Amino acid sequence: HSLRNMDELCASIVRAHRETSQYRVEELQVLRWKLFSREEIQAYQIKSVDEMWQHCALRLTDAVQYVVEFAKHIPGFRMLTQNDQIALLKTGSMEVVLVRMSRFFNTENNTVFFDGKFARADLFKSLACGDLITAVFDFAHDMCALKLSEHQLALFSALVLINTDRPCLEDRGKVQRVQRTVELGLRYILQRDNQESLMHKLYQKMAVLRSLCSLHMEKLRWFSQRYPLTVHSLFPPLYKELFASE
Ligand SMILES: CCS(=O)(=O)c1ccc(CC(=O)Nc2ccc(-c3ccc(CC(C)C)c(C#N)c3)c(C(F)(F)F)c2)cc1
Repeated sequence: HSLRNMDELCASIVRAHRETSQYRVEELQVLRWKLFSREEIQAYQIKSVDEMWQHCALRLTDAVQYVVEFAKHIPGFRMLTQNDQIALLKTGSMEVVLVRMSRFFNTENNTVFFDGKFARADLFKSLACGDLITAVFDFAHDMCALKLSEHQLALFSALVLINTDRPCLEDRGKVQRVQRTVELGLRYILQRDNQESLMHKLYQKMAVLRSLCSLHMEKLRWFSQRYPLTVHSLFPPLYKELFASE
């Protein structure tokens, strides 16, 4: 890969990241202190388990749709087989949502952007998934501590998505070539920023993401056993397609 190609690759992934982010960081900077009132928090907390799950599934699906668009703009992603594209999105889209979510985390009051304002973890009490929410908030907090630039975050998001150790890939070789290119792009950006030491930290974050997403799937299996009709008839089709069908 000549340097020029590297620049072009990174530029196209950063552009894709920018164009498929529902909110830009600067937009949310002004919202940082827009917190839910006590009454609004109580309104969430008195929701039933299935109501709150349905609400969050809708919010997550909105965010996932932007990640699907992002994936389509990653050079090489569209050359993969349809099934491989779906397989990567099934496991990677939630991970990229959580990476992006970390940009909208306020470490001063431990709040994350949700439903238009910034929410603390206790807002999600009625989900009965305290351990998952705590893990999501801890992840967002730890990602903030890395202070990634938007460029670094864009390349990291692409690498999270193009991940060959996903099960049941048809053409692993092809996915490996795309993954290696994206990995070179991330290393190139980190070298340019003189922050190569971030690479191993980002690999550690990928391991945390994987455990977070398997916890999400485990909770979803528990929930869909208890509320099969809610999942079947009230959850967004994309959420079911990506997270509920084995
Ligand atoms: C990704 C595109 S973007 O423009 O960067 C963007 C676009 C929109 C947003 C706002 C946003 O949707 N935040 C939000 C959504 C859902 C959830 C959430 C809710 C519940 C659960 C538990 C599970 C049982 C369903 C999980 C999990 N796992 C995640 C959260 C937060 F994690 F905080 F709880 C925040 C943020 C960035």
